[in-house]
Amino acid sequence: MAHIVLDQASVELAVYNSRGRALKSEILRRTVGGGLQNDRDSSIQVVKALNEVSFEARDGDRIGLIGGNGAGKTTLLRVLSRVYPPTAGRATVEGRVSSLIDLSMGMDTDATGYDNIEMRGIMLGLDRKQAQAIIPDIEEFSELGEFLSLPIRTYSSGMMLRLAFAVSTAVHPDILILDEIIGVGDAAFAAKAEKRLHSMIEKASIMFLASHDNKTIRRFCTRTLWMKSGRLVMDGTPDEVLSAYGEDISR
Ligand SMILES: Nc1ncnc2c1ncn2[C@@H]1O[C@H](COP(=O)(O)OP(=O)(O)OP(=O)(O)O)[C@@H](O)[C@H]1O
Repeated sequence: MAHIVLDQASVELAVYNSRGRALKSEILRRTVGGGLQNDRDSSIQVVKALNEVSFEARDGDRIGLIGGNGAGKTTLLRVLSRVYPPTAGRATVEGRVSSLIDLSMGMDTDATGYDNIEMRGIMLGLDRKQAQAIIPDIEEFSELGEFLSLPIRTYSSGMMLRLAFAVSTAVHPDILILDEIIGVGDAAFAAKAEKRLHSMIEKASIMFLASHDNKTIRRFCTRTLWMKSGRLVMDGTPDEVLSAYGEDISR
């Protein structure tokens, strides 16, 4: 049903034009986790946010991603979400992907809540009819009532998040991509959101979850990948990988 193969996949991201910026360049070199390097003509500074990463994921895999700030976790999730194509190597992602990393991506602030449900639904891989069919579920879950008929620029940030979360979780994917398990909205809504997320995790064939919290990784994952400076340094069970990572950061 779902299958992922990364073969020596790399992603290089341009940071800025570096000519005459020696101090900034040195500061960046020291602070970014990804390997910072110059391209061939030395005019553009690039970060190798992902560096020759290879692995395979199959049905049933619940994969945790760990690593320090700037290690490449979000970049890897964006490759799996088909937001970034690899700049070298290959990434094959088979199955419908739903990513909760860029929740409001593709939403138009001048359009109404209803129009945004349809647009975002289509972005998540539905056709127009299927996108319209998820509306009753979103009306009920988001509790936004009459606001759904108004442009979303009139929403508070909490209301916006409710809508974005409701739409992104209305479609059951084969591959589910998460960056931390975040609380959404006030306490009552957060409890409802957590329940909906857990059911989504159970139903997905493959799940990826980037987290800095060991407890979360142990609770939801059966396998863990440790990223460092854009490279995959270890792939194993949560216990063995978290223990090696713990030793590495305490050194
Ligand atoms: N849009 C971008 N443009 C340029 N460089 C970027 C961009 N996004 C990320 N990077 C760089 O790529 C590297 C990997 O970043 P990434 O966000 O994937 O790390 P991360 O492991 O998710 O970190 P964190 O735990 O802090 O979220 C970093 O060096 C970062 O500075």
